[in-house]
Amino acid sequence: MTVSRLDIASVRNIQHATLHPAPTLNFIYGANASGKSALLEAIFLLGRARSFRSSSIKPVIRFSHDHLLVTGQTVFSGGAHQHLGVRLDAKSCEIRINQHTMPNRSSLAYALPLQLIYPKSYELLDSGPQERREFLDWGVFHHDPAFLPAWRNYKKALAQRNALLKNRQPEYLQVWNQELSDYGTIVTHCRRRYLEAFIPVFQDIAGYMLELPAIALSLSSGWDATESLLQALDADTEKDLRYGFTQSGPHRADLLVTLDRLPARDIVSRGQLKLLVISLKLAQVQLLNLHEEDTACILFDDFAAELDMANRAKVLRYLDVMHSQVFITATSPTDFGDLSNIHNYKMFHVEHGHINPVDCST
Ligand SMILES: Nc1ncnc2c1ncn2[C@@H]1O[C@H](COP(=O)(O)OP(=O)(O)OP(=O)(O)O)[C@@H](O)[C@H]1O
Repeated sequence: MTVSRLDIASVRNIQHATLHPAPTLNFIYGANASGKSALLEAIFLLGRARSFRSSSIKPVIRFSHDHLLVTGQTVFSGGAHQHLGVRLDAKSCEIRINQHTMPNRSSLAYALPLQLIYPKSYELLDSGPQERREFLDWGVFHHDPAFLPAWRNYKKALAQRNALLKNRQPEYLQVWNQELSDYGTIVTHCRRRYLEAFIPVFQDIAGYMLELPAIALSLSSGWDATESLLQALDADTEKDLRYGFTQSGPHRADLLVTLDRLPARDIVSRGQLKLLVISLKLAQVQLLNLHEEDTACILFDDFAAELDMANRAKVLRYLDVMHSQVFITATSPTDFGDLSNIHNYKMFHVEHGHINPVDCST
């Protein structure tokens, strides 16, 4: 899946822009505050109908405008086209795929899978388990159609059980324990199956990116794995009533990243940590490439930050052979390094919210 045309209106400092990106690498450069991240944000809006920088949409809409609009055409590997559109204002969100209004964001996420790598991504291993669960679940969502309905039902059941715990109504807990256990077990199976497929792909990329002994990945399921989820929920009843929320289950799961049985974050350097996160993110896209005809589009913001030239070249070589569409930003074209061996790329210059193609033929 590649974006062949993009129309942006009123996203941050981009008033209007039309882009015809390359199906391969797209290099975007411009001074600080020129609008490079705003461009990636617009593409992200087209695939998720939300921003990756602001939790509310208001700051994303151009000052003194009341809505933003991003539309685009994507092309499947077989040549078929798809039209996507997202219109957002402070109160509403309208999503259209091929002229049909869609009721939820997940249809958009399937229509345009996006993998985002930006400065905050490098906090993946330092931050709490929620970020790692979200990382893992992005892959599970695209890998296994059983995941999303089970996860939605699980979260509904969890909200019901937590409400009972808060209201101290233990007599109804049993029903919700069963629901949680049924859906939670499916969610965990999906995650485990995904991780099994993911690990060899990740090892391959990490072996290329990092000069480190093998990095191990494992899933901590979110409850004592020696018992079933139902047993854990039953056993936790008293504790859960005391705290007023459910303490065991896949909503507490974590992806463990270890090196020689120690948390990788305690061992690796900043640069290695960055390459490790990049390897995890690219492995998800690579796995999608292996199983789906149409792959994800990669948004890579602030490419040069904290990576030396040799590592940038290494990452770029990998991106070049991935057969994915990539949008990659930096403040200067020289930050991308030597592009003489990279073919069929496009370059864009961003200045005060204006996006102009750069002729790289000479
Ligand atoms: N709602 C808005 N309306 C208009 N302009 C905005 C709005 N929100 C942010 N801006 C401005 O848009 C500009 C683009 O910011 P953006 O973060 O995209 O820049 P950037 O090129 O990625 O910069 P950097 O290299 O510093 O990360 C900034 O000048 C910012 O102040």
